Amino acid sequence: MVLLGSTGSIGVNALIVAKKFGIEVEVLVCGNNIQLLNEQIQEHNPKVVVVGNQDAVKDVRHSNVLWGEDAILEVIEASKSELVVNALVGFLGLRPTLKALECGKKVALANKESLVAGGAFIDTAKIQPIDSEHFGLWYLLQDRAVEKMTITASGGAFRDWVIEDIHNATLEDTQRHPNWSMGQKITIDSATMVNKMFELLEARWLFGEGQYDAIIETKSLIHALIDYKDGSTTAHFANASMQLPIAYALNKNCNEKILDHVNLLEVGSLEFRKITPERYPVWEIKEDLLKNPEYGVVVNAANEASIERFIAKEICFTDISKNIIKAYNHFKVKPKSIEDVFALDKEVRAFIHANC
Ligand SMILES: NC(=O)C1=CN([C@@H]2O[C@H](COP(=O)(O)OP(=O)(O)OC[C@H]3O[C@@H](n4cnc5c(N)ncnc54)[C@H](OP(=O)(O)O)[C@@H]3O)[C@@H](O)[C@H]2O)C=CC1
Ligand SMILES: CC(=O)[C@@H](O)[C@H](O)COP(=O)(O)O
Ligand SMILES: [Mn+2]
Repeated sequence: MVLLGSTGSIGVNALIVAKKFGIEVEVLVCGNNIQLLNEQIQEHNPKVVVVGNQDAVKDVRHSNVLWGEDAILEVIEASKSELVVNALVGFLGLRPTLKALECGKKVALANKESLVAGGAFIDTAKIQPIDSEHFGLWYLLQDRAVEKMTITASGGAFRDWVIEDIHNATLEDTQRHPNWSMGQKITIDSATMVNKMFELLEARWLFGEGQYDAIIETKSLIHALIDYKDGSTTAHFANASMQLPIAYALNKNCNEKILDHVNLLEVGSLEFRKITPERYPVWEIKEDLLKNPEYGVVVNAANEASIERFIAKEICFTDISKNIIKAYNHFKVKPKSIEDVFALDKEVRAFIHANC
C-alpha cells in the first residue's frame, strides 16, 4: 500500500493494522517527524519515501527520498499498489485523493477534507472511509428503506465548560479531548463541532442525498445510528479505536478479533445531548450547508485559515467559528469544477487573513 501521513495518529494505526494483515508497504509519506519516519522505514522497508520539505531529506535513512507536494502525486502515479491510504491532514490531501482515483486505485480515506471541499467532483465508488462514524454507517447499512442516518459526537474538549469561558480557551485546552487521541487539527475541529459538520458532509457525499444529523454521546461508544422506515433503529457500538475502521478499509474480510467488545455492564449508562448553537456556534449553518454541500470548500478554507491564526495567537478560540460564519455568508458561490474548488479555497483563505 501507499501510506500518506504515516507519522500521524491514523498513519501509525494503519501501520499496526497493515502488519497484522501482512500488507506490503510500498511508499511512506510524512511531513516533519523524521525520527518516527526512520523507525517506520526500518520496520516496514518501503521502496520510496516522501517528506514535507527539502531540509529534512538529509536526515532520512533511505536511498530513495523525495520531498514536497508534487512528489506525493508522482509516487502515487508510479506506485504498483492498488491501495492508497490517505491520512494527510487538511486540504493538502485533496490532490492526492484525486490523483489516486485517477490512477484507478482504491482509496482508504481518513482525509475527510478531500470530501468536504471537493466532494461534488469526487467519484466515491472506490473510496472506503476511515472515520469511525462513516465506518459505523457503512457497517449498519442493510438493504432496507432508510429514514435517517445519525452520527455521534463526543462534544469535544469544552462540552462541560461554562459557555462564557470558552472564549479564552487556549490551544492546550482544545487538545483535552474526552475520548479520542488524535492529531492537533481534528482535535480543535472536535472542540468547535466543525468536525461533526464536516462528517455530515462526508456522509452526504459517501451515502447520497437523505436525512443526516448528529447528536452527542458522551462516551464515544456508539458511533452511528440508522432509523429505518419500519420504525426500528440500529446502532453501531465499538470501543474508541480507529483500528477497526482501518482494518476494514485495508482488508475487506475481518473475521478475527480487532477490538474487545464493549462491555455494557461495565459501561452502565450512556448519556445523549443535543448539539446547540449556543455552545457550538457553527451549528447555526449546519442545515443550510447540508442543503448546499458544495459550500463545503468555503467552510473548510475558512476553518483552516482561522486555525492557523488561532495557533499563531492572532485570534481567540471563538473567532474560529465567527470567521467560518462570516466567510460562509460572504462567499455564496458554488464551484462548477475542481479548478474552481482550488481557486475558491485560495480566495477564502485570503479573506480570512485580510478581514477577520
Ligand atoms: N486521528 C483520528 O482518529 C482521525 C482522523 N481523521 C482524519 O484523518 C486525517 C489525519 O488525521 P490525524 O492522523 O489525526 O492527523 P495528524 O496530525 O496526527 O497526522 C497528519 C499526518 O500528515 C502529515 N503531514 C502534514 N503535513 C504534511 C506535508 N506538508 N507533507 C506530507 N505530510 C504531511 C504529518 O506528518 P508529520 O507529523 O511528520 O509532520 C502526519 O503524518 C485528518 O483529515 C483527520 O480529520 C478521521 C477520523 C479519525
Ligand atoms: C475518531 C473519529 O472518527 C473522530 O472523527 C471523532 O469522531 C472525533 O471526535 P468528535 O466526536 O469529538 O468529533
Ligand atoms: Mn469521526
